[in-house]
Amino acid sequence: MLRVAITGAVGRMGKTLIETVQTSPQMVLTAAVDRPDSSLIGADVGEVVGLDKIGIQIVGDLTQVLDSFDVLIDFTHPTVTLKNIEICCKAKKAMVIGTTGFNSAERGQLEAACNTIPIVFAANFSVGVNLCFKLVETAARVLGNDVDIEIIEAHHRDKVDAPSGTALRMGEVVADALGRDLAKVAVYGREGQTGARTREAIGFATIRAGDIVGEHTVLFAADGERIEITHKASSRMTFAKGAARSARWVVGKPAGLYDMQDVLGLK
Ligand SMILES: NC(=O)C1=CN([C@@H]2O[C@H](COP(=O)(O)OP(=O)(O)OC[C@H]3O[C@@H](n4cnc5c(N)ncnc54)[C@H](OP(=O)(O)O)[C@@H]3O)[C@@H](O)[C@H]2O)C=CC1
Ligand SMILES: O=C(O)C1=N[C@H](C(=O)O)C[C@H](O)C1
Repeated sequence: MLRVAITGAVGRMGKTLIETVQTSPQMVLTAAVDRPDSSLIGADVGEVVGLDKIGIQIVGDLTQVLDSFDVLIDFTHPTVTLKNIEICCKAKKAMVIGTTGFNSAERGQLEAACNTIPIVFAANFSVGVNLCFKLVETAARVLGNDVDIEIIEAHHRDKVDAPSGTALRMGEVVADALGRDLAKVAVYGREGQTGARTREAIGFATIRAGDIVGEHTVLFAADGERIEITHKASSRMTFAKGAARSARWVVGKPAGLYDMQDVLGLK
């Protein structure tokens, strides 16, 4: 039985991950961590997330439960994830990371940790989105420089980073396929006298509203026709199932940086 710890346990993804792990016959939740000053520290995590009591109390410090798990699933915040990476490196524990919003220095720290432990890191754990990455790559290669490419994403009102990690990954896939440097060609939102767009630009537009789980469109617009590749998530369960699958896959792998494409065998 794979022993799983979850950080951000009472967050939107944490709750969904706990339900997913608890209903998986190959996995058992053995630790649940949330912020140290949470009023829920000490409470039974099953009850807190709306299931029956499961006998696992929420703790505020990952180091207290280090002996209890084989793999940590972390969907929190970049600063929290980086602290957890440090702890997991010392204890040689595998990780699955879904947190988005890392800046380039933070991303460098995450990548450095992969010399010590195996980490599956993906901006999106849905199988459908990972298929879309492939479709987007193919579309970019076929349509090449004859189209304008824009990426539109929509999420719930409480999302704290923009553009979404998935939108940025889609931008990287397009840029790589076309030999462009995303840092040079990305345009994040437009306002005022912007001038005409260049062909090379990869535009990003962000919507934050209501309870939208996550929607992404890559638009390839030519003169006379356009192609739109769209993914719409209607439940966080799709991300949680992918993360649980990644947790089963990563334990026992050599130290390294992996993503959902590795887990799905799409590389
Ligand atoms: N890769 C993927 O497939 C997906 C990625 N995500 C990403 O996952 C991340 C989390 O999203 P979501 O669940 O919606 O966010 P939430 O804010 O709902 O959850 C984050 C949780 O982490 C808790 N937390 C804060 N500080 C600590 C700490 N020091 N130790 C442990 N836990 C802490 C928060 O507590 P508090 O609220 O009190 O601060 C909260 O419970 C985001 O970066 C999001 O973009 C989301 C969905 C899918
Ligand atoms: O914060 C979210 O909710 C999500 N975040 C991820 C992202 O930033 O791409 C994945 C998913 O779209 C939901």
